[in-house]
Amino acid sequence: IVNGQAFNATPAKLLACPGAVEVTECMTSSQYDAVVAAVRGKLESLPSTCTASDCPQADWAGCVLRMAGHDFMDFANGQGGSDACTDMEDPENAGLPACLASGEHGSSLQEVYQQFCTQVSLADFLVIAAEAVIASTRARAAGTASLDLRSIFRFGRRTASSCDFAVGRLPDPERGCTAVEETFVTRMGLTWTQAAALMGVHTLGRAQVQNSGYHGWWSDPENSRKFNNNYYVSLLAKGWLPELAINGNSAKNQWERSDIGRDTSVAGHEMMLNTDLCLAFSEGGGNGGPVRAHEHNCCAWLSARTIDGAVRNNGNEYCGGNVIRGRGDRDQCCGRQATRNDCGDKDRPTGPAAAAVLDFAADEAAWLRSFADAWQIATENGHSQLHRLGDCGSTTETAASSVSSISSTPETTSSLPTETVTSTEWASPDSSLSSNASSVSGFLWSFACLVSSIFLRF
Ligand code: HEM
Repeated sequence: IVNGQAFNATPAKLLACPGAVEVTECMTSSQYDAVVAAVRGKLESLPSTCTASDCPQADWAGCVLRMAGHDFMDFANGQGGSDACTDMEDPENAGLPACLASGEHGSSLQEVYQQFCTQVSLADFLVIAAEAVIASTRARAAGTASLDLRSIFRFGRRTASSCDFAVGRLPDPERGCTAVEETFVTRMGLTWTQAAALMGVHTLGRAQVQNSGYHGWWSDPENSRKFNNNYYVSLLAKGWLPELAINGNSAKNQWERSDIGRDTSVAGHEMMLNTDLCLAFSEGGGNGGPVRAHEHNCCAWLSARTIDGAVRNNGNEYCGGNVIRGRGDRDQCCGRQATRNDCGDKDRPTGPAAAAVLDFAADEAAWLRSFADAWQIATENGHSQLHRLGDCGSTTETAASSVSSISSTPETTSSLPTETVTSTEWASPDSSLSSNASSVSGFLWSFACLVSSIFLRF
């Protein structure tokens, strides 16, 4: 039970807020920044320790981002998307109530949401919260390429209190690229390149048996709290073998690191799901197609010359050691005892998004550009009336599911608002139930909206 609600209730029920708005009426850049700062404050106040078994900031950031991803992955035929409604009984959502409300490492989004919930819809809030953890963990990554999700953010998502249609829509990792295609390409309208770009979020956080039944980090623990392209670098510059029946459960199969650099005492248990590895690897023959651990007993590895960009971005480490071109490279990547079967051609990966994975591992800026495209489509699918920050009072109509390009203009100032938003419209609806913090932020919010609407008018 969380906030008097069953653990599997929808996010809108788990995150209690008297007077919560269903739709955000107005949001300026500084208001967006206020939400981001509050979420970042929560994340960055957690211990910054990171060991092979414990990394609180990675867990919290991962949970918040997974929440947003699982919210938009239920989009189909104009229904669902980023509406703050998910089927919380789906085992793929296990663990999410922690960072939402009950507390992950003692911290939850609930306290932040309560400061803004009478002005910002939960549907918008969960997207901004995810963008906040991306911004914080990107800053930690110290990469030179920039990612500016604020400049493309649009508010106006409507929170849904029920979504029975979402049942069974989350992709099952066991199904590999069949599930990726179904969810991202067919339902959400992404290209394979954009699907692969979105999957790079798995650099953050990890899988835990008590949640999903899977186990391990996609990157080493230190990288798992940095929003960088290490997911692609790991996928290509390390070797992978099937790991069947995780924790004795034959329905849960994944890939585990197999090369000579594997050291669980330092890097924890490094793994990939079928839905990750299949992007780059497929195996020919009778059982062909993108790889699945329980069907393809093969080693996923590539020759050093095929992945020189990934190796360069891996501190010149290839399968845990020096670059070997020629004999011995397979043993270095797969181990001597491994099956002699390779997951496809070591010089020519043929997974459905292989070219994108190679590109993203070599060029972080290319990944971030595709990621921003994919993120905007994913978070806007299903919403037809969205507004740029500061565009309060005018409506920007979009065919949300067919957004294909992104404007880099931070705020729309060319279209004047058709109505003025007054401060009374922004008063906290029930001050006896709201916290002091929420009243203060409500007042500041109202003031900012008033100033913004006056500014836009003149
Ligand atoms: C085919 C699509 C996907 C599949 C099959 C998948 C599957 C999974 C699984 C099994 C876990 C482990 C959860 C746990 O044990 O706690 C996980 C974690 C995670 N997923 Fe995905 N995922 C997919 C797409 C996405 C997307 C689109 C996002 C966000 C944009 C996302 C974000 C995350 C994050 C950040 C974690 C780490 C969670 C944590 O540390 O608590 N995933 N995913």
